[in-house]
Amino acid sequence: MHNGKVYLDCMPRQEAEALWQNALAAAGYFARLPAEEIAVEQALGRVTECAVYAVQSVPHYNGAAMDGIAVRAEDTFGATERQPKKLRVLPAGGPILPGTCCIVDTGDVLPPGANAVVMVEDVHFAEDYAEIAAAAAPWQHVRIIGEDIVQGEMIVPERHVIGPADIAALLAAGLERIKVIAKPRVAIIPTGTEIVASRRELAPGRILDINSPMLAAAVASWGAQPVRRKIVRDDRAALAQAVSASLDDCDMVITIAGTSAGTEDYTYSVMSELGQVLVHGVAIKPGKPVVLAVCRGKPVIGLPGYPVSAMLTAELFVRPVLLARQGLPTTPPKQVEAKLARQLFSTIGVEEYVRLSLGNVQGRIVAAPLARGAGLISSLTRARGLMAIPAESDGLAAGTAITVNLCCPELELERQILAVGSHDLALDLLGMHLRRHGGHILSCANVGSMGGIMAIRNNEAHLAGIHLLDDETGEYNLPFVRRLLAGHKCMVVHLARREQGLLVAPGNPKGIRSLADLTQPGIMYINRQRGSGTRMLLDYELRRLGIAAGQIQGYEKEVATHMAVAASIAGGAADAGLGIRAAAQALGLDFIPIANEQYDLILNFADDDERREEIIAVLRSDGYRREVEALGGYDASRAGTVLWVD
Ligand SMILES: Nc1nc2c(c(=O)[nH]1)N[C@H]1C(S)=C(S)[C@@H](COP(=O)(O)OP(=O)(O)OC[C@H]3O[C@@H](n4cnc5c(N)ncnc54)[C@H](O)[C@@H]3O)O[C@H]1N2
Ligand code: MOO
Repeated sequence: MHNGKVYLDCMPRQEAEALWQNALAAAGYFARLPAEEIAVEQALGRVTECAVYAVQSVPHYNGAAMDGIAVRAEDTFGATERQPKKLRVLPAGGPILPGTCCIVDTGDVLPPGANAVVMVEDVHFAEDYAEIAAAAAPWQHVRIIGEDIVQGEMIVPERHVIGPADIAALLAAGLERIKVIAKPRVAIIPTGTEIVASRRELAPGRILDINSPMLAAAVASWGAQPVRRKIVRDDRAALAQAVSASLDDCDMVITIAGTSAGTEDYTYSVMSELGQVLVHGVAIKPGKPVVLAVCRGKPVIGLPGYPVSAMLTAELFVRPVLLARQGLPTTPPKQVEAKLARQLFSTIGVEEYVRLSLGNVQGRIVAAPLARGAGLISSLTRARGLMAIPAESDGLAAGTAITVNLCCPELELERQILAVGSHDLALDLLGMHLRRHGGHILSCANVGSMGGIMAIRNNEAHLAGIHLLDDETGEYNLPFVRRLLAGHKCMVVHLARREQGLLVAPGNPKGIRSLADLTQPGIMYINRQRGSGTRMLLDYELRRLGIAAGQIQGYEKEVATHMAVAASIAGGAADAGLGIRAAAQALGLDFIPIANEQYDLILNFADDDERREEIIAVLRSDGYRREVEALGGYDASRAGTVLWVD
């Protein structure tokens, strides 16, 4: 049976946000913020409830700021190299009478009567006298009471986030405990009969609860206290009970999944029973079915179940409310202007969020869109930037100037290296070495060898891995580079020779021995995408053997990487696919060698860019070559040889 609410109204994001926040403000949610008193030493990252004032001055006594002697400045007036002043040295502690001094160390209390310190380097000691050859100014080298902080002075203002130095200043100013805003307690309720809490319970159709830990970490990073609840199965009463109990002891309730229009999606109806639903459905993608409600004066939000949707809607709606609840402003993310590397389509009427790789290529910041599925958690971890395609747009052409929100404010664009082209496991190793040595971060987009050459030509990548066999000459790569990149300043360096072959299930149950066997009935092939070097190799070999594509079952089924081919075979979706030996080795598959091909890198950097030298140095290092060969099926002995420069 259906639960009634079959379609969602889609409200513009700003309107939804305003509606929810205004309702919360009207309920007094952002006023009367609860506070608590905590030890100053535990206060890192906490927000002050009110301004904090010094209860004692710093320093709280007059003290020596240097090692030397404490003197009466007036006793030293007129001292010169020729006519030094002689002062009798008294035991430590003084009091200093006219014509006397005593030895002090940095930090010692200045003895009574003294009003200056002369550094030990400027004193000549003789018997029980100290001789000084220059006059001391009154209060020189003395730390005077209150010189740093005066009693009653403000140390930190209200609504201030306590940092490490604040802790020192507060302690110095005599405070041991301070009042801070209580961390908002945020209940996180995962829902769904298919959701399990641990890997041990995983089975087909079961999904590991990765959203709760992600959201708990996110709300903690926004200053709140996450309170994780048990998984609630798809049961209306159980969900109502869990939300109601959380409203008793938390300041905000987040439910995960069950937001859309499915038969077991109860979020909307439970929230309307417990309070008022202000929004169900926002014109954003992903994240459309988000539910925004106010129940018993507290925010309750139903996040869509797909991880990317859940994280985006949490950032858009949860974060500003939690910051406001702590009296903190929402600082906008840092932005950069960039050139969009690839065309992007979008639906009119929906604001679409796209995650991006970023890098500075030949003086211009390039943004390469990552894959867009709402379930692709890897698109969150790979993203360096986020952009929103406005609701009124149906897409953006490649090359469009766009504004990108940086995913992390410390992102150093000059450290990013964008790799586009054919995927190879050796690139992941290259990334690891670059990170270890120069702190450079390699981001890879797998678009095949031809896609890589085009990206270099358009200055949209720093590096492209290619393995393209020229039909006419039988030569790898350079014929294509000469033809397509003539006049473009770039360099081609060799990476490795590697074995390509057929990946088949362990033990080769179908008895496949060669490409010709792919035409046998009952054999399902899995192909690589057009434009990839592996696909070109297959087509070249098929032509040579006189086999037509139509004779191979599964020829039209394409995936984008060697590992995806291997995974399809390991999972039983296909019987054979062309790929590198390393991919077979990684997933324990059998391998039937077909060809030995040349894998090279095109490097697209200005001549003085240190990143290019860094890459070549890694390629030439014994450590890197050894690790590549350990992947299986590689000869990396000539890695780093320069093959072509334009
Ligand atoms: N007829 C319609 N179908 C759907 C609509 C719609 O408007 N009409 N919206 C689609 C959109 S958009 C999204 S987003 C999803 C939202 O789905 P729900 O919030 O109802 O979530 P579920 O369907 O239960 O789950 C979606 C997906 O996420 C997985 N999941 C759920 N919880 C977790 C968790 N804690 N950790 C990891 N993964 C989780 C769940 O297993 C599903 O695979 O609905 C579309 N359908
Ligand atoms: O809007 Mo859903 O969030 O597409 O994935």
